Amino acid sequence: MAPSLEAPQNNKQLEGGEITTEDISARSNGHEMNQKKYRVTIVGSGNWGSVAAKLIASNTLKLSSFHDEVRMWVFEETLQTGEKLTDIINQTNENVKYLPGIKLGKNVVADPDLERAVKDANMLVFVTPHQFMEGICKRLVGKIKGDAQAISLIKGMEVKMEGPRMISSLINEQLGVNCCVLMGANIANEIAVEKFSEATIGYREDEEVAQRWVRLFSTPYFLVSAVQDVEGVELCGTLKNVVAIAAGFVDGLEMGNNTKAAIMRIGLKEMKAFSKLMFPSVKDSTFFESCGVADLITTCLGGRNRKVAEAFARTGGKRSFNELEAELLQGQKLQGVSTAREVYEVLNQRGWQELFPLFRTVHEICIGRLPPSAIVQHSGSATKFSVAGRL
Ligand SMILES: NC(=O)c1ccc[n+]([C@@H]2O[C@H](COP(=O)([O-])OP(=O)(O)OC[C@H]3O[C@@H](n4cnc5c(N)ncnc54)[C@H](O)[C@@H]3O)[C@@H](O)[C@H]2O)c1
Ligand SMILES: O=P(O)(O)OC[C@H](O)CO
Repeated sequence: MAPSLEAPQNNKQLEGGEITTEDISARSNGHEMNQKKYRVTIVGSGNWGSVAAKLIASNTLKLSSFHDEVRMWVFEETLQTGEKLTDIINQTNENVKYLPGIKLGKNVVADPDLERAVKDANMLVFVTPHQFMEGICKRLVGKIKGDAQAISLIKGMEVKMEGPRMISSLINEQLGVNCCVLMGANIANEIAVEKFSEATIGYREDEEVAQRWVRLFSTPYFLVSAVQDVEGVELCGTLKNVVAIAAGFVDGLEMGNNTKAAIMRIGLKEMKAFSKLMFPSVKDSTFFESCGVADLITTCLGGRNRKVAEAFARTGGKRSFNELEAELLQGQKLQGVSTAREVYEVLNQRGWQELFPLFRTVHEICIGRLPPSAIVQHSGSATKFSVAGRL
């Protein structure tokens, strides 16, 4: 049973320099203590989910419009010691499996019961590997509060016969909640030790809600800005994982920095072209935010997708991604291989195969149809014919 945290006497600051409409109305009515307070639940507790918990928990303690307690749903696991992961997190304040050595904040409460974890929350943060979200949403239908707002930190999409659907749309359509996204150059382990980075929130219409999310996540070492382009931000975060796989192949083949830079450039062009074909409303400027070029760079230099793809290329494709993922990531999950397959399905469905040689080739290498070296031969046609560049 997950413990419950009583909020201590509230002497938190009203939100300092960034006064919200909610604060102004509370102050002018002379009852600051009666302003609406938001309750946050994080759905997910992997590497990034745990860092998100740390960021948020440090802010809910400080900001008057949030309850102190941050509930974190944990996909329950039994550790090698025989103990439950949830119990250990609550005893030690540390996610010993996915973020060892980092204190999350005493106001983080791990909860293995999904329905109980979300039932009182009006700010829901979704941060699981994307392949689990359909099942999670099914379990949550009718279980969340009517006034809930959501944000997705999940880099991925799903593809069905009817076509592709972004994870924020899945959440929005299945649960009937407005869903923003947060993406950026955010390797979780670096943010966990408070190294400076930036992130981008994408929102649809309600800027006030977006600014509430900005306040919930921002710290002096984690600078967050908001742009009105949900699809652009989410597609940047999603598609960069495919380019990261390509960058890993280049590293595994020891092709050097120029080749890797070329792959990143071609990848960025395909990301932009694909995003705009899917959603013509996507803004060019989004690709210059943290979620765009910055995330592409960090993921191609230091991400998990790159790391496992490098190992795959070094074995000449003889060991599977599943095997390498299990060996190298200890329970953490890759998004790039499944996203490459999902993008490939979209290319097939829409007849776009010729337009995206890099995306297409990444998938064909992942499934063993082509050798890792094909990444340069095939993606090179993007330079030769400048296909994605014409879009
Ligand atoms: N780790 C990063 O640096 C980072 C940074 C930015 C964004 N992201 C994105 O955040 C999302 C979550 O990644 P992460 O790094 O927090 O997770 P992770 O890869 O570290 O961990 C995997 C998680 O999946 C859970 N899980 C395993 N089986 C499950 C099941 N059947 N149902 C539900 N959950 C299950 C595990 O308990 C664990 O919490 C991904 O979309 C990822 O791309 C990750
Ligand atoms: O480790 P990766 O490859 O999943 O990338 C992590 C983050 O998405 C980088 O922003």
